Amino acid sequence: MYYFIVNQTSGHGRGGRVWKRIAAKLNHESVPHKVFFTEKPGHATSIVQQLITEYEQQLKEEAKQSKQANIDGVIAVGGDGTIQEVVNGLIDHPIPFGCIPAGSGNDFLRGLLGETKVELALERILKRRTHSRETQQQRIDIVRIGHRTCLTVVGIGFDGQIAKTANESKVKKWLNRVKLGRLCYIFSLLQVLGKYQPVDVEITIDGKKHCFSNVWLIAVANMPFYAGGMAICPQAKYNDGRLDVCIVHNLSRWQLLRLLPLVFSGRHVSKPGIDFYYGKKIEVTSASPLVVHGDGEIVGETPIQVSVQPDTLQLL
Ligand SMILES: Nc1ncnc2c1ncn2[C@@H]1O[C@H](COP(=O)(O)OP(=O)(O)OP(=O)(O)O)[C@@H](O)[C@H]1O
Repeated sequence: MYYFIVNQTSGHGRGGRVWKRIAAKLNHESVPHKVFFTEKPGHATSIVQQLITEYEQQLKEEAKQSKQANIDGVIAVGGDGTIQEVVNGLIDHPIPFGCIPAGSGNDFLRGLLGETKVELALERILKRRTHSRETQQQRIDIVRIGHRTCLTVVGIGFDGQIAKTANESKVKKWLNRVKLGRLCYIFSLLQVLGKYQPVDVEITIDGKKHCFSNVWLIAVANMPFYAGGMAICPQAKYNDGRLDVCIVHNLSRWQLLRLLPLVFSGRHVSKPGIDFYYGKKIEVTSASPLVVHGDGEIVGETPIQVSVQPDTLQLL
């Protein structure tokens, strides 16, 4: 049985429309499935936790009757926020995970498959269904921030503040309604760019301390992309057991603004003011608290510890 967790509000309503296409295909191919629709932030995690509790209960009962209960996979239909919530419910359980892109950014799928087409993602899931368990297994690294799990990029400082400003924006809902949600991020970026004060930061990577002055942002990446296709750490790989760290520092506001478009193609990497490091455990402390986002969702503020947990999430 495949369980689909659908956020109909993701991608400014795209989630609902994508699900209709998926449901038609699943019914056409007689794929056994059940669907749950999220009703509020955090709901996807509790749906998955509930599902697992019931499944474990069922396993105990069916073991007595030597039958077999089965979850063939849990599949998120939504954007990176929904994916993160589903994975947070699944983690530490050996249940395969899949996703269908229906958000506005879809950076997880972009990093995994190099593109974000709904049909391609579904085809991958359905193809794997007909393969043996062994060939189905692809495990990827995840990022841990305390008990929380992220998959793509953890952003600290400037971009954390942009995510916070955008999420709190009063016009966001209205812009979403008229399908101009991305404008909200541009407004937020310009708003934060005008006010943000870079700070001094201490970063400890696998026990080695590095000090930087006038830091705009630190990105800790398991996958290359964030913010809808910005290749902040183009070399990041989800199965190399390490995290890529990009530090942007000692730039004027104007220099930063000129650098931003280059990030989409990863051409920022060789520019002055950009440094890269690699490691398994990254600790960040700063002169004043900095906002931290993971996969675009606010996850806390500095001081913070981010680490990689290799080969953890089993993909469909
Ligand atoms: N029924 C709902 N109503 C409102 N918000 C919801 C609902 N269900 C889930 N959410 C929240 O919607 C938020 C955004 O979802 P998601 O990240 O999947 O879409 P997105 O922001 O459009 O895509 P992306 O992150 O790829 O840009 C998540 O934080 C999630 O908690």
